Amino acid sequence: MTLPPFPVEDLLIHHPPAFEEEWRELIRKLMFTVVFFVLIAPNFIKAHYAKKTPPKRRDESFDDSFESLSIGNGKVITRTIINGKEQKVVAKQRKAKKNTAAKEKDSEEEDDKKVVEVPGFVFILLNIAFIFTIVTLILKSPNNIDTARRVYVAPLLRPEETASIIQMGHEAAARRADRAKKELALLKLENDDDKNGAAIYDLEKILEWPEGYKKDRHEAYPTTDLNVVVDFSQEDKKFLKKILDARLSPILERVYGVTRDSIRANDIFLVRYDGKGQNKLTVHQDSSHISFNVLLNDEFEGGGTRFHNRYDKTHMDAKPKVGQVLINNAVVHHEGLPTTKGTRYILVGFMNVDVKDPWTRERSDVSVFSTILSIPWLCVGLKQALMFSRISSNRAGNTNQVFSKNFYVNSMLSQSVIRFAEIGDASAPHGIVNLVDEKDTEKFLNTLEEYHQSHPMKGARWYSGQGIYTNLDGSFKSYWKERKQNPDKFREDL
Ligand SMILES: O=C(O)CCC(=O)C(=O)O
Ligand SMILES: [Fe+2]
Repeated sequence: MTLPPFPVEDLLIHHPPAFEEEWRELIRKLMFTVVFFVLIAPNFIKAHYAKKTPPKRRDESFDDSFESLSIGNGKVITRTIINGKEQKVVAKQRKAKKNTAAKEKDSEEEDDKKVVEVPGFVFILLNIAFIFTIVTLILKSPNNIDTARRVYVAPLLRPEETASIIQMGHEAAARRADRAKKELALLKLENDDDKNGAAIYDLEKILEWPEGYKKDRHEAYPTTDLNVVVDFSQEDKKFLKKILDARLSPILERVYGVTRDSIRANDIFLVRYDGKGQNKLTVHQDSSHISFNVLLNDEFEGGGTRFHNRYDKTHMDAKPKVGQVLINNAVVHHEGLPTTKGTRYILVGFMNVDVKDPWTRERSDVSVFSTILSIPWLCVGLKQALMFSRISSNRAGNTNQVFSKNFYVNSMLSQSVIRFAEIGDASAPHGIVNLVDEKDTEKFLNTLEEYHQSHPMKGARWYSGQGIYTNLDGSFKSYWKERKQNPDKFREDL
């Protein structure tokens, strides 16, 4: 895998690992570990025990022995005792000599074999040490240390851009409210509550304060929000995409060591917290690999994002400046702290790293260390497997069954998700890391933009991959009816 150059490396005050070199180093260490534990250590142990074990004394009464007696005419009579029974063989002298030599050799080799007696527990310990070393090397690799539990802070938007995005949200909410009012009026005219009751309930929900915003997305942890793909205008999405391509793609590449063409947003949404409405989000982890969260304004009190460690129960709060983005591995437990006064706006994105492109099914260049050997991403994979397992269990006879309906398989998967998350929390240092000095914000953004203009590159998939589940074979299923109703909204080429 080759990552493109990061044009603002010299503006970083914290340098994430140089992944390609780190991975080569890790492969070298893993190879040395295998050679050491499979070839070197067992031979040392044998040599050690060979010295310690005294040569075995032969049992005189029940042992194989032989003696030769020359009887002239170039012939020899050989008397052999095998397990106490005497056998006599008459043979030509030369042959007999050969027989004698061969038997002496056999008997020496047998002695050698018998001499090295290594107690069984030594090899058990060796195997445990082998597995422990491999696991420790992987756990302490950059994907499980630097990128797993750290929250990175970087500049992303200029103040006027943050204000524009809030305005785009207001306009999108007003469009939704208008539509909802019209549809509601038509449904009410029909005067058929049995048929239209559910639809009327949904439309009235849209018209509740704050008007036009969604209040019931993200089932378990609903936020008051708008989805960029379906609710923003194509023009606004074009504006946003340019920023994300030029600025966020390279930051994500640099921090997570994955190329931008493997990154796919499965949701990008504008969230609002109001002192007198939905003002917080309780502790959760996101359903993706990587999350970003940009603060769009500061006319509020309270707020901020709290990140938790499940293992030692500590936490830390991120209070970014307007326009700064927080990026973190989605598996880190976090919450939106209560906004006590005013309105707090943030733009949030959930992103996946696809090992296979869901459309072409081609393998992306993602290193195995950033996928199954990275605990946070392994957790996401296990969660996905669990979800498939449950989907399969729900629909009897489902031909797409990926995992088992079996209760034990489901329990094992859900336990693994929890335990791996705890191992991740226990093994990696947590922290909030500022990537760029505030005074260099303009320079950082300008340089990224200039580089993007002079080296145009396809960005990540910001819109086309939203609202889908990828299957283990790389194919995908959609879970948003909007995808089918408005395929145009999911286009990347705006
Ligand atoms: O309010 C915040 O800063 C957290 C938002 C969040 O975690 C989410 O929307 O998933
Ligand atoms: Fe979240």
